[in-house]
Amino acid sequence: MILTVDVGNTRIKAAVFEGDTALENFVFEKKELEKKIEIILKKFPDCTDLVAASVGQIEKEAFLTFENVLKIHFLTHEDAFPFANKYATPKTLGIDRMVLAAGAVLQFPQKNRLVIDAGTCITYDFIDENDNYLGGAISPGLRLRYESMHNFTARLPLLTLEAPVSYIGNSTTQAMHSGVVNGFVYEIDGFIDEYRRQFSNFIIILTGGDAEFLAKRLKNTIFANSNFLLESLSQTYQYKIDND
Ligand SMILES: Nc1ncnc2c1ncn2[C@@H]1O[C@H](COP(=O)(O)OP(=O)(O)O)[C@@H](O)[C@H]1O
Ligand SMILES: CC(C)(COP(=O)(O)O)[C@@H](O)C(=O)NCCC(=O)O
Ligand SMILES: [K+]
Repeated sequence: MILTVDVGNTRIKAAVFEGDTALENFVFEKKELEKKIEIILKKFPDCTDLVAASVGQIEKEAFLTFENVLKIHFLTHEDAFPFANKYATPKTLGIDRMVLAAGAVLQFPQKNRLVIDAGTCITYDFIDENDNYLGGAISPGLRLRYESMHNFTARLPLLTLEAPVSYIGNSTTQAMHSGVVNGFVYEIDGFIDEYRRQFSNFIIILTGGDAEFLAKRLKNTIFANSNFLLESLSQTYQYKIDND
């Protein structure tokens, strides 16, 4: 049994895996890390390994208190990944994006793949059928759009996500919901259309905290898999063990 931990910029997601099956999922804040892991391990005492990837402000040291009960693996760029990294700055590529790309390659062999992770930021990652990681895009996520409009203006309120009533927002709040949500949806559909012009065939994986909200609003039909990063962590770890 392995415990996978994904430290994002907004929150931490974790899951216990038995083979390929996620037995239970957990979501918590950075400050709760130690306490939550203790609770998870009490509930799943058969966990033997912990595999973590972090793009947030949590480093390997945070997990070392559990070293005497679990084998800890904190993924880094030095690990084995099942693709050729063609990013011009491979060392600055987010470890979460590397794990997503690894999961896409391992779950969908010999296909062009586009991974869209709608988290704090939206990340787009393209891995071609020859397993070359080509790159993609980074843009502000849904909540970040609401927060940055509030933080960088004098008059815009801080709103929480709401589906807009119409494209033509008839009030400040409706205009903001229209701008954030419709802008978000148009951006993603626009990126997908652009990739289609370049690659006739590819599969799309949509994940992240806003994936489900998004999936039903896109012109392109895509199924959301909110668990894709955690699944990919488990598979990347297995790949590392097999290739060590
Ligand atoms: N309880 C929640 N707390 C924070 N964000 C949430 C919550 N539920 C849904 N979200 C949405 O999830 C997005 C963050 O996604 P997530 O995948 O958790 O980010 P990250 O992996 O970067 O930490 C935000 O844009 C927000 O709209
Ligand atoms: C782009 C990100 C901030 C996304 O983080 P997230 O939204 O998953 O919290 C993260 O992948 C990151 O810090 N990347 C480093 C830059 C890069 O990937 O090129
Ligand atoms: K992301």
